[in-house]
Amino acid sequence: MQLKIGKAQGRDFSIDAQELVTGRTCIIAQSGAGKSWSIAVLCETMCRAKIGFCLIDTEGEYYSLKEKFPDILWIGAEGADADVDDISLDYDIEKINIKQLVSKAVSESRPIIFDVSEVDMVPRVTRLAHVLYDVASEQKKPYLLIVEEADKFIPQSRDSIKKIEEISRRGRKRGLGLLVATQRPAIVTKNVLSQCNNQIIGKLSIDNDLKAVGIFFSSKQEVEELTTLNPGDFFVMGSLAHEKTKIQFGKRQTKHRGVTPLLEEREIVEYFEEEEEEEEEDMSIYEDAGRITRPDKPEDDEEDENISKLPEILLTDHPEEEQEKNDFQTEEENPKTPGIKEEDKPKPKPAQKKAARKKITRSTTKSPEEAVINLIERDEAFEIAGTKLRRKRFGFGSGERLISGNMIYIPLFHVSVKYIRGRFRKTTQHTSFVIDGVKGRCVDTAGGLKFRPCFSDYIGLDENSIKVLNVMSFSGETVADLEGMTRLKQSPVKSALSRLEERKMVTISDTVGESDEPVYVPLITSTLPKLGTRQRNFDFRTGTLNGEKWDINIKEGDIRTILKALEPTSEIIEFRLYYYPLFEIKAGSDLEERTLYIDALSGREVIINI
Ligand SMILES: Nc1ncnc2c1ncn2[C@@H]1O[C@H](COP(=O)(O)OP(=O)(O)OP(=O)(O)O)[C@@H](O)[C@H]1O
Repeated sequence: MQLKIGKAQGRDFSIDAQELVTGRTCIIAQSGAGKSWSIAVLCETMCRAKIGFCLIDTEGEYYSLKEKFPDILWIGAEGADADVDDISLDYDIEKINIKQLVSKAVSESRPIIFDVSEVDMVPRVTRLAHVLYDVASEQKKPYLLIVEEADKFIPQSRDSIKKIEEISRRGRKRGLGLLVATQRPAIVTKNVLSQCNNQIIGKLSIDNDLKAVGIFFSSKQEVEELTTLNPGDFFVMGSLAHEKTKIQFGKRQTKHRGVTPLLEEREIVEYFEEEEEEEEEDMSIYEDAGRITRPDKPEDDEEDENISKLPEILLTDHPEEEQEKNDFQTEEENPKTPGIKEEDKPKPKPAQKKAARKKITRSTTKSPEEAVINLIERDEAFEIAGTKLRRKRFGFGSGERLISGNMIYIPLFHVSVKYIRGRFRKTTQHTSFVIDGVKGRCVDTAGGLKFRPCFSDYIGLDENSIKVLNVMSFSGETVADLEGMTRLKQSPVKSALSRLEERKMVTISDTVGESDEPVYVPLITSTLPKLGTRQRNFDFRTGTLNGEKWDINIKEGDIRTILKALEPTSEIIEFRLYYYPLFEIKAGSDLEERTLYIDALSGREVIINI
């Protein structure tokens, strides 16, 4: 029997029903890539073909299948259906005789939705796996166990439900097939993944996950293609199809409950006056304009090795290797500026650094706050950190080992701004960007957090001081130069300079002319970016923060003042706080201790300098 599940190159695409129901299949794709949708399509197709299955529903999102297929038995905790119209729970998970029910369902090929979204999942699923295995051994009828979010139940690093592993090895002979779905193949036990002779693989981006599915592809190029897939696009491989095929899963017959809540629609450009057009540059807020030319830290694109034993990682001495950047180290962000010798360049005074250090505090949250949900688990972060240490990139002596690893959240603000642009034809433009709430640096969230100085040096200054500081260069300017550059009058320039001098942000480096006009140079390294039109979305899945976090030092008013100095018409229309998870991994030897930060979504190392 063939089951039609979607389209490949415009044509209907079907898979082998026998292989799906009694074989071992994995569905792998990152969040939002269409796993739940695809599983629902498979379930709808099986319902139509009267094939029995039991779906472990961790999010309470599959009950809608009952809209069209009332035969399905929905088992869950009472209350799980509180906000569901027309569809009601069939059995209370706390009260059922699971053996009896499963036995009946298998014998009648009736589908079950085993909704564990409201209960302690692992014990329930362990019991279910035992019961299913026993029933299958007795009845030997084709029946499929579907495990959503398999990393919760059969993780690589912690205790995996052994019965599910057994089903993957010995279920087929009993007619009991297994379909496991995960967004994190790197952390699902290889005991099961290696048993999957069928694979349905969609979009992936995390390096470790791409590596984990590499075994199913014949070239690196094919694996790379996974990063470009759209939601609903999957490669179907193994015995399900004649050959590896890229497909788009078909439409659902029932409502999809796993939809992402959508942002409100916003108008992006409104035209004010239809007059002469002005040439506009599309400079992004991320494109630094002047003084600073610091390149991004190169990404660590070396291959990660697999390390199974942690944290016992010992290093040898490598004193010649680069020492890790110290926290609060601002000099190293200082680029080599053309036209000024390194030794002539004024250095920030230690007092400045001390002041900054005092501000950085952390606390443990008490009230519910919005936090991005981590994709990397602690053990995996340890593994990544261990690999880095083993490569001796941070070597500072033998006997170094991983000491601790905890999740810590960094506050990030998603800032949306509107402003008016154009001298003749005025248009309202929008731009949005992400800054960190500790120092006010611009943050790039794609593929692991990266920070740029951006607003950080300008926080807490008044508008005129910001204007003056922003136009200054290391070759130095007189008051008259600054008047011209900022279009401010002499007295506001002078008072701005004296405030900046007080804060040790500018200094006099020389004098010129007969009247010994002072020449001012900045003591900070970065200039502000230009306002652009690029919009940075912040579309991560969020939940409630629960753990340690850095305290917020940045206020909306600080950013508003800077934006006004950059562009007087600018207006902040959103200033939304999110907490972003990192793993703080401490490593050390008897002599020294150091901290590595691992992005809890991408698994990349983050140079945070807080
Ligand atoms: N085959 C498809 N056809 C049309 N839209 C799709 C398809 N697959 C996915 N989508 C769209 O992508 C969205 C995300 O899909 P889905 O909820 O299945 O992702 P997911 O991988 O299960 O994510 P998560 O792991 O976060 O639950 C859906 O709400 C739907 O809008």
